[in-house]
Amino acid sequence: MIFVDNENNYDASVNIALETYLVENKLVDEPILLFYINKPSIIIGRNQNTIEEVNQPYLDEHGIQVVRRMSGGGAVYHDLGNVSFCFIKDDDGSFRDFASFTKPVIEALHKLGATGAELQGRNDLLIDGKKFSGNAMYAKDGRMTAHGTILFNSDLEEVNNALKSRKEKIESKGIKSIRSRVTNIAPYVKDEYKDLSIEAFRDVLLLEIFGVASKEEVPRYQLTEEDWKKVYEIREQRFGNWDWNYGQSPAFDIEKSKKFDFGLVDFRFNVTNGKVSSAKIYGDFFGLGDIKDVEEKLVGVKYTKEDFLTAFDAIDVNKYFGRVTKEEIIEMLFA
Ligand SMILES: Nc1ncnc2c1ncn2[C@@H]1O[C@H](COP(=O)(O)OC(=O)CCCC[C@@H]2CCSS2)[C@@H](O)[C@H]1O
Repeated sequence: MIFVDNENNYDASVNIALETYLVENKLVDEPILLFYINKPSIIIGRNQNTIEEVNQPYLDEHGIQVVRRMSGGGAVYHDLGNVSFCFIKDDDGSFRDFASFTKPVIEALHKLGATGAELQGRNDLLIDGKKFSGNAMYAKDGRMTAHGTILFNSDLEEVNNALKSRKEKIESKGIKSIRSRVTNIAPYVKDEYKDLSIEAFRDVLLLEIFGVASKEEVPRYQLTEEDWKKVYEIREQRFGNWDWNYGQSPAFDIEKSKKFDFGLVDFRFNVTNGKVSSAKIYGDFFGLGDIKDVEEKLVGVKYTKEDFLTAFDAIDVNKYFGRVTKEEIIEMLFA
């Protein structure tokens, strides 16, 4: 494994652009470990409808930025008390479960004294029954990133202030969101680590994961000026862009949504002369494929159970929706 230093960038759109650049360009043969710490921001899931997830007036008032990431799953809050880790590597199929990639992080946290830290639920790391880390994955063209957050000493009030509350969501949509109880990990680590700055905590994690005693011993790839130029291009085109982060939410004729154990799935269709003229799929489910492929495949399909069954036969449901099945999708659309 090799470490890539993000050189003290605290802007979420830069950091997510850097992560994406490292996924899309294989700079080194070994797996990469990247950390980042972001100024107050909401990092929204790849397929989520931003306006339904965030408390926009609050974000405006407090200068909290929204950045849409490449991976599926739900919306999380980042601030200078939260550190994110990313394992970026070739996607050989072996690393696609939450248990494999969170293991080194859990082991490191155990060594630091947070012995109760464990993987639970679909993608959460919990301690004392409370969530301190959310995890997700993204794969494209044989490369992948498996990443997660760690709430070290974040302002937990802000998590609820910045994200739309469950109550609001139920009122507006009849959908339950996963609003887990969250905690910081700082109170659980040994005394010597409790009051570390977030950067020092990140460095301790780095040493633990690499199993070395000093930062100098950590093998690293130094980003070049050319690399950074490309990172800023990606940021310009995608992650610093309103269209990407919020996108349009046009009116749809039909909306069908359901909350499964493995996430919310929300279909929107425009239907013209009985056929789907446009489709949009939102949600916080975990699939590794680009949901756009599915949206495109549904255009032109007659809005009937039979025709949808046929259309879905040609779709690798697991690739796009994770553990939600074809039968469950047809059931929610046509029950
Ligand atoms: N920073 C942070 N860490 C852990 N849990 C959080 C955080 N912010 C919010 N939450 C809680 O998780 C749920 C959403 O859980 P849910 O399971 O829906 O989504 C996730 O966990 C996604 C994790 C994405 C990780 C990426 C890694 C690098 S960039 S972001 C939210 O409603 C809060 O209750």
